[in-house]
Amino acid sequence: MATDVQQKNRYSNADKNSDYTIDQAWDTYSIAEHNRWDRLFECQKKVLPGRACDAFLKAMESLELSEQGIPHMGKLSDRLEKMTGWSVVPVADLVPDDVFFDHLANKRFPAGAFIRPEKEFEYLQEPDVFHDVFGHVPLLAEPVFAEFMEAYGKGGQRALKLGQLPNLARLYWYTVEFGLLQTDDGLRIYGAGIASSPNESVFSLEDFSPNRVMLDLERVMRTKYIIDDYQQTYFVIDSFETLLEACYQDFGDLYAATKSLEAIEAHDLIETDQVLHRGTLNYFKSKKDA
Ligand SMILES: C[C@H](O)[C@H](O)C1=Nc2c(nc(N)[nH]c2=O)NC1
Ligand SMILES: [Fe+3]
Repeated sequence: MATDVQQKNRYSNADKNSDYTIDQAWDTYSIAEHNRWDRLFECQKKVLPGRACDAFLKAMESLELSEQGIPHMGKLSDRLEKMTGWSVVPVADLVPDDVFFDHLANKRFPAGAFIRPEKEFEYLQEPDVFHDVFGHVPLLAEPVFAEFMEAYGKGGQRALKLGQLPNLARLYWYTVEFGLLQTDDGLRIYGAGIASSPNESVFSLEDFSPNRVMLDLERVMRTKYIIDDYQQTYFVIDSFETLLEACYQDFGDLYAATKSLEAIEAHDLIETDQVLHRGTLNYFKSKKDA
């Protein structure tokens, strides 16, 4: 997910194609960079069983993400294309919104080629190869979710024309990045921002601080979000089908409705919420007082 803080990385000066894609130059990754991927992967391999949704865990295997070192995006795309027709294209860093939506609308996921520096092992703000490939790619192997991402890309292009990007960015944030799924065995993670973060994988499901609320499109499009810490509210869907169906309605009325209504604070609950867990917000209060 884009934030305006963009540190330079070793790909930042790479030759860019008109669609901002670059050569991943896979053979230029150092042992240290591959080793950093492996340690991040080991962390998530321990924390995600019983926490990530089945589709995510299944795709980690079928996409052979467990192989040693940073994946070669070309070889990974060969496997993914056979499943849902999607591919993973290397980019140096954040791409402009219109470019991002165009890639998604054409079933290409732009993935940052750089891996986070050691000092940001636990947490970094902009999307690196671990966040983008480990966090986002598995669910692109799930046909319904993959169709949703394509629809989101097309919806994004329309939203840009209508000047409604903030609303759609909120939908992306609270689903693709920080979404939870309700299953018969309880809540499970599908958001890439959570699935690629060892600590938020636990916090999002087990901490008493955050709210957990059933997703409502209009409500989410009015809700502000936190970019530099854990989420204060997590939105829950009951199936990827629900998410996809929701996106096949005309967003025009939604945009009109949200335009006249004030934004909702990230930690607030509203009377129409279907609340699964009313958060204590203690984590955030403690941060504020700190
Ligand atoms: C548009 C979308 O909501 C968001 O602003 C963007 N995300 C990304 C982006 N670029 C990259 N590489 N990765 C993202 O996640 N550009 C824009
Ligand atoms: Fe992301």
